[in-house]
Amino acid sequence: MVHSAPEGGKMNYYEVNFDGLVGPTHNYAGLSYGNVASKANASLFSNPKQAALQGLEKMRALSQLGLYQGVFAPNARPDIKTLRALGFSGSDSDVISQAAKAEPQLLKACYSASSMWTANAATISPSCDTKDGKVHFTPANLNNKLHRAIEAETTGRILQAVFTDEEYFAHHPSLPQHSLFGDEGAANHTRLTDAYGHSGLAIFVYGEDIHSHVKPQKFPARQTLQASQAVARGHQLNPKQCLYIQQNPDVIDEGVFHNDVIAIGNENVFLFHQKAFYEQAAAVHAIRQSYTGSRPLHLIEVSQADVSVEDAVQSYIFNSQLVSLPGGGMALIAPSECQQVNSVETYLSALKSASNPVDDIIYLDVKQSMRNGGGPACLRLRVTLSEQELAASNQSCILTDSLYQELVTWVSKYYRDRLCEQDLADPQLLVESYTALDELTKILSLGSVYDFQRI
Ligand SMILES: N=C(N)NCCC[C@H](NC(=O)CCC(=O)O)C(=O)O
Repeated sequence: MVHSAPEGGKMNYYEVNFDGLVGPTHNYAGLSYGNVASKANASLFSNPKQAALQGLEKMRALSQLGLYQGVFAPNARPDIKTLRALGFSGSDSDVISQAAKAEPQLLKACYSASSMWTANAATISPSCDTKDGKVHFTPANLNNKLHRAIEAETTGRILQAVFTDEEYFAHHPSLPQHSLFGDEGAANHTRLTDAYGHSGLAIFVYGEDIHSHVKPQKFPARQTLQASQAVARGHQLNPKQCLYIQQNPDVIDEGVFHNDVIAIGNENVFLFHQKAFYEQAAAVHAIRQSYTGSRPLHLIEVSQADVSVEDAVQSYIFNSQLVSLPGGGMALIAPSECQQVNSVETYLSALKSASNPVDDIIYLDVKQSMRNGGGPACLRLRVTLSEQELAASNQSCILTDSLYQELVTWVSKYYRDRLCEQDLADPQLLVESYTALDELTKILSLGSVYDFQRI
């Protein structure tokens, strides 16, 4: 895999995408009210093996573009600790069978592989934006959904096992588990900047300000202004370089449950839908005013006439990854569903030929994840790192050809190719999952990050 050589003497910065490895219990459980794909596909059989291989293929594709690619371990499921906290007892197998009979909904929540969507794992601020010059991490509390709120603790431990060096990395606890501080992490955070290593404008998009009446009527707003402000404070960001923008509550009601379903930014490019924000003209004006980079800012607004919100939600066009290529220019890594929605395909080919930094559109198949409402951008956590910070990170989590091969072999050995709700009652699934994950922590040199390894 080719990576660009550092330029003479200058410290290089990279955006490293840490993709969530899909866990062995990936299934469709209809757990996310407000996420239309999750509800629509609740009764489907899943294929965990295919899901994990699709994810690995995506990681390999990005690595082959010359980008640094990280691998982020999943949470361990089923979450026996939570089931025990909810009163189920006895052996692990007893806990599973009691929960399957009495509270199948809770069992499903504790079996979800939702930690794969690492855009929701944490908010990250690069060292060039923070007062103490360290990279700051706050795991998201994911307070709005039970199956996701139980991710925060283990995710925090994995972050600490990947970014261990205290000289470079500052880890915060997740925000208090209360709806006032509903935090969904990087999915609602965009950084606009001249170049990765320059300080940037941190745009925090929130669904709801707890003190305002402007809110969606049907579906929940998962990110609050109060949470975004708390994260920005903790990360020691310069208040002048933070912008808080409210998501349009009407589009949340159309299934846009995170900002990354309606907008995407990278360096000096921001691509967003005409209906993305509340009082959009003022929001766009504020972005333009607050951007301090010297390279021109490309604000690309996609009109409702070109791509309707409905088509955007169906295709997940805005859940593409926009990446800067080592040789210059940018590529949009789009889900292959975009090729099936006419308006979107037409728009993307026009975007590619128009005068802007987006030179290429690359379509990838992540269908197993898409059926639960997770596109390419949901599957990755962006971490901007200097060369030194990258060297100080856990190298076993950076994708190489041999790590890719090792993980494909590992998935092929342990993963099932079919799962449905009834299978969750099978105690053998727990054994398979924990055995696989125990081995994974060795492959990725993570130590004992899982509860089942710590008792
Ligand atoms: N847009 C971003 N960044 N992330 C997508 C997250 C999808 C996830 N789906 C789920 O959790 C569905 C699980 C289920 O129903 O089985 C969610 O709604 O939180």
